[in-house]
Amino acid sequence: MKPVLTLDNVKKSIKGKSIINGLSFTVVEGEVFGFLGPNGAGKTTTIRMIVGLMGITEGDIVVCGKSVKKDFEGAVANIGAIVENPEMYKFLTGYQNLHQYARMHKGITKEKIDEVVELVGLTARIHDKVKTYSLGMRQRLGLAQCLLHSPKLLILDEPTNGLDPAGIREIRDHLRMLTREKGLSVIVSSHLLSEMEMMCDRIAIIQNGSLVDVQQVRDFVQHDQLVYNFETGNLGDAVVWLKEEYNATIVENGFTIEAGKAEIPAIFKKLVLEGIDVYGAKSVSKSLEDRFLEITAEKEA
Ligand SMILES: Nc1ncnc2c1ncn2[C@@H]1O[C@H](COP(=O)(O)OP(=O)(O)OP(=O)(O)O)[C@@H](O)[C@H]1O
Repeated sequence: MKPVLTLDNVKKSIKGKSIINGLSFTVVEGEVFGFLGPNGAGKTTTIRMIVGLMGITEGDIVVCGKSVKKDFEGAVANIGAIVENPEMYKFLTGYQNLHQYARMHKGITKEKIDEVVELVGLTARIHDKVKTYSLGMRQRLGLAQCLLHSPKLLILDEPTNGLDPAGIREIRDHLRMLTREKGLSVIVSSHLLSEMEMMCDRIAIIQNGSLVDVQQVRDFVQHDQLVYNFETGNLGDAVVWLKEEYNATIVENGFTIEAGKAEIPAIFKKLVLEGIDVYGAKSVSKSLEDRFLEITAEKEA
């Protein structure tokens, strides 16, 4: 897989205070890379360094083979970014906005404008005024704008902010299509973990300016220890040993435990021996949110 972005031991200090402490990772062609971290972890600072809004104190960032430090213009030519809410002229049409943007940047043809409008699914409404657009349509227009100069890497900070579930799905589907069909790479930062789980191929977790973990989403959420939910009748005295031996959590219709698969038959047998009705048991894999909270809490401890 071709690397599109590489951070090599990147450090950032502001007024003598270390904010980013040697961050290294690579984003490859065609992947959606999620950037997660608690408030103040350093996500925005890192993104601002990648797009050149902030200087790099130490280390380097390379975009499509071009160093942000040595060849800033070459590097950022490959980036399309929505870092803050995209500013659009509301009294102009979507098309006029894109045309206005194209006039300020060299080499963007009318054909290119039509292509990106089609890509983000705004063809039917592109000649309507932006003030008549829904928030989701405005986000898609923002996406269209940052695709105009054919970037290889998209950087989106909270792209689904303020969108309803349908709008969120719309943006997610578009990002998937751009990566799968156009080979774009996307870095996305969001606090909506269920959203990140559905949207990303890989996730990096940063905390206190350092990389804590980077993995495929499926490896984050699949874990040897699964959470099992047992649906049972009255547990009676079994509550005691379930809590003592398995650290069970008693819920309305039974209990949940965290256990390895091999332990489950023994629990069934014991429940049956104790005369407890068992209606069913199912494993629920941990969500990205569970794993994120575990990982960041371990690190904090
Ligand atoms: N210009 C600045 N001057 C001083 N400190 C700063 C500056 N910019 C950021 N910081 C500090 O750097 C740390 C990282 O901030 P950053 O905004 O990158 O975090 P974040 O992960 O994006 O957080 P959030 O999820 O809250 O947006 C914070 O402690 C913040 O206070």
